[in-house]
Amino acid sequence: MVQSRPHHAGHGGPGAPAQAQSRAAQDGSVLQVSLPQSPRGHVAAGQTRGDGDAPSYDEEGVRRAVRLFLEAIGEDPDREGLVETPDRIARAGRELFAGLGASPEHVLEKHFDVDTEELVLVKDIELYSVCEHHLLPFHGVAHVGYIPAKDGVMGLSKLARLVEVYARRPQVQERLTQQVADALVDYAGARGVIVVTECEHLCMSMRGVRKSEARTVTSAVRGLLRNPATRAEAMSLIMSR
Ligand SMILES: Nc1nc2c(ncn2[C@@H]2O[C@H](COP(=O)(O)OP(=O)(O)OP(=O)(O)O)[C@@H](O)[C@H]2O)c(=O)[nH]1
Ligand SMILES: [Zn+2]
Repeated sequence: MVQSRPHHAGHGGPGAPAQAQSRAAQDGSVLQVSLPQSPRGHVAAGQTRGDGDAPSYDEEGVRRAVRLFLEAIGEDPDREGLVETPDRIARAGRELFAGLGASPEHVLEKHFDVDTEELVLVKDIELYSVCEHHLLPFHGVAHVGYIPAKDGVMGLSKLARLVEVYARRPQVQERLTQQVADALVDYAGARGVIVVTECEHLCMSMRGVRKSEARTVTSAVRGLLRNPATRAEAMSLIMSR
């Protein structure tokens, strides 16, 4: 049976409907493992969110800014190849930053009536984001595991959609990882969460220090997954290929 979940934490109200487009969770692999029974755990979120309360996207403002930018780098924004570029970037930006107007609460509100205390892990969720320092892409994968709330499990695609909500905005990788973990606790009542992201940052490869092989790994662990044995088991599943 499909149900709508009452909100577990009220960060920022219901927010706007999710606009972020996402790949389905079938992009990743799904694993289930047995875990030791342990008392219900909850770790409060420490992150700011502001989900769903972003100002509306100003396409005309982006167009004007891109034109100015092109002029500032010494280009002619009216030459044939560039004349449509401000408009293209304005349209692309709506997609790339759709997470600013999306609500994680909305993504996670539906659940299925299955009582399980086992880890559900979706691996290798493709991830594209933009670093807030240089507005250059960083990309890689997210592995998202959680121990469901007593009132049910989520559709697997919702884990990938949740990653999209937080990836499609100016970000730092650490915050992205933490926000996904916190949302699963706050809005889905997950009893435990582990999120690991592995990304390459183009600001480190195509400019600056120019290290194209460097990959950054960040993790966030909440609730029952903080138990060392459980965490180690989840990590070994995440790292296994
Ligand atoms: N912690 C963290 N740092 C990031 C992320 N994305 C980019 N950065 C870093 O942000 C830092 C910004 O450093 P600054 O010294 O302010 O800027 P910069 O002079 O352009 O730095 P360089 O990249 O070293 O040339 C750089 O070290 C980037 O590698 C991220 O997701 N997390
Ligand atoms: Zn950067």
